[in-house]
Amino acid sequence: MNSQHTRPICEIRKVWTVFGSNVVHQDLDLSINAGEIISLVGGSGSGKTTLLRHIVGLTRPTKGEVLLFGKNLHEMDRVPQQRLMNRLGMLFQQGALFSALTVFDNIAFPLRELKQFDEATIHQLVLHKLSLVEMEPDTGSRLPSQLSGGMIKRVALARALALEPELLLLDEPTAGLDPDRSEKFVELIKSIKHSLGLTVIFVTHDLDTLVSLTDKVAVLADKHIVANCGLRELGNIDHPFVQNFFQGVRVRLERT
Ligand SMILES: Nc1ncnc2c1ncn2[C@@H]1O[C@H](COP(=O)(O)OP(=O)(O)OP(=O)(O)O)[C@@H](O)[C@H]1O
Repeated sequence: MNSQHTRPICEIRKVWTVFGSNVVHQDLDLSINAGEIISLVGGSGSGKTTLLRHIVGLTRPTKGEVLLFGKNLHEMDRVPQQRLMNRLGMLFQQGALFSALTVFDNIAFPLRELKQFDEATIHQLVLHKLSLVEMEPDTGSRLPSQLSGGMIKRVALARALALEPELLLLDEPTAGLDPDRSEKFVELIKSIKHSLGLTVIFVTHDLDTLVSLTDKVAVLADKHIVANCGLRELGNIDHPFVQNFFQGVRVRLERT
């Protein structure tokens, strides 16, 4: 096998995150291979969003390394760092669309920031991303306030995919959606993941989303990763949070 395929796309090594007296991550290690779809779970306040923010370069850990595509994101000059970050897409909780910009301009935003494409090309790329998330081209002229919760998620996903990332990070992708919309959004993520061959890391509290989307689960508890394995293997991990969590997972696995 080609060594590029076996190399982790993201490696977190001995990471500490400390806010004042609050130690959130302590000696945390996590490795994610290309092509995986992995969910990050843990109790409220255990540091999941903070870890995603380290991975996308928004914040820097107090100590330790975050390697993306084999490179230390936090020890690079701004230009190569930005180039590396362009290989990631992030879907934030609530979508985080720019409220004053239309759907079209929201999706075009990262493309325009690159300053590599003319407007005609940007137009084509935005329409392509809209179709990828199964939205009509005329939705492009709407403002975020004119969209339903499910549509906001789709537009935010289209924007996260604008630069054709290799790694997609999703923070609570189905939060705020009713079960029907949530299921449809999960199906959309799955089909995009398969058609684009992405690696996906997502945070969710929703066990239905987790069981439906994931290959692997990484459990954050006691300030570090206590399990990183397939869903069914969670049952073998002797940790109270994992055992408790696995009860909910097992019920859903039995239904599938
Ligand atoms: N910028 C910050 N300054 C100080 N403390 C912070 C900051 N960001 C996060 N924290 C703290 O870090 C801890 C982890 O927060 P984080 O949002 O990463 O948890 P989480 O696992 O995503 O939680 P939830 O599941 O409730 O969204 C919390 O105690 C939070 O208060």
